[in-house]
Amino acid sequence: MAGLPGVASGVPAIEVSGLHKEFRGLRGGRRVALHDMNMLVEAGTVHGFLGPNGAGKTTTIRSLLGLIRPDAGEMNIFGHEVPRDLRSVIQNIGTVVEGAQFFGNFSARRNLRMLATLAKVRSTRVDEVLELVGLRDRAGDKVKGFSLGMRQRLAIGATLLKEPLLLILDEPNNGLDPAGIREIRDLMRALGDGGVTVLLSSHQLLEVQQVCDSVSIVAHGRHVVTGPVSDVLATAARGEVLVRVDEPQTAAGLLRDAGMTVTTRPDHLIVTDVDDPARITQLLARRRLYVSELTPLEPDLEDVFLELTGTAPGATEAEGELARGNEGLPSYAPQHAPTPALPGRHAAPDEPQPVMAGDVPGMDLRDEANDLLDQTIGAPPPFRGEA
Ligand SMILES: Nc1ncnc2c1ncn2[C@@H]1O[C@H](COP(=O)(O)OP(=O)(O)OP(=O)(O)O)[C@@H](O)[C@H]1O
Repeated sequence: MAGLPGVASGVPAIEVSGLHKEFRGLRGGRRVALHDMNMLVEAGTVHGFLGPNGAGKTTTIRSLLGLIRPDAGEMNIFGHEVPRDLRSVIQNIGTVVEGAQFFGNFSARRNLRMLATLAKVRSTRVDEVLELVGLRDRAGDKVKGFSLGMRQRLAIGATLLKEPLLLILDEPNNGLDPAGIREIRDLMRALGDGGVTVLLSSHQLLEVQQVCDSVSIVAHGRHVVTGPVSDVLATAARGEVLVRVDEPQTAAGLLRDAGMTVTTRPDHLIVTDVDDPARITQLLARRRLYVSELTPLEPDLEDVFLELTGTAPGATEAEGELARGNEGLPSYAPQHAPTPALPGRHAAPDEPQPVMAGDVPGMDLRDEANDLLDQTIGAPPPFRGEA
């Protein structure tokens, strides 16, 4: 937590509680994007933010960064209430906005040097960052010759210049090929190992399983489950064991007689709710049926994701319809006190209010927050052609 005055150790990097956001449709209807969204990201972890399309990931991230104003809920970043205190923490947040652009005819190093100068970052940081994002060997090459993955790493590098404690990435793998995805994955892990907290919004279950320490799964604008990846996986563990044995039909009968649940497959058996797999071998060996394979089946995040998001209650997809309540939530979903209103929203009229661009119809929602973000690093220069 060094570098963030006033933040005690043990303070979560991100806390979101009871976040609610409705968007107004063109015909006056409403679309509920967030319905009682909750999230907890411990400092120093790589946290996956996983959910199907339209689950509310981007809306949550945009709310955290002050880009849109939620209707209700509380958000804290490193213990600072946002958006009210966003200015106090924005220096410590790095985020890659979609389509970060660079001067194509300048080298990676020159692009970063310009940004470092604008942001008053020490110049030696540029080569440190190039090393961090794995571009040291390509530092002198023109950016226009970079692959999408390299550009994405450079964009992340740009945000690392100011040494953020928290990096928020919304689908950083969009449009990348498998090699690019792997590059970003390795970078995320390296940053996490270096103590940076990373919030990684993603559709890619395998990526989250491989990279993240913990995960929040969301669906229909609601939090479904949060925890260390291993714990979340354990929620789906059903003690399944794959058994390969001669005479599978006879073996299945014996195991069923012993009270086990058995599914027969063409060349093996799946035995469910097995506390001790050794019991299977013992039971079968007594009848001279010898097991050639006994493999406990680990659930993967895809199983959990499909199970949890498939059973989560759905908010409306159609404009004009309001989200339903909490009925039917899986029992492991946290129950929360009634959603508090965002502090400041009902304050006296003369009390200073956080300026939210969303307050002004037709105005670019991002003005205020982008100004804040730009102050921290300087806006990236536009991409200047392929001359
Ligand atoms: N500006 C907006 N106006 C109206 N509806 C919106 C707006 N932004 C988001 N929504 C709606 O809110 C819901 C949540 O969208 P959001 O982009 O947060 O989901 P997401 O989880 O990030 O999805 P994806 O993975 O597809 O990006 C969706 O139904 C979306 O259509």
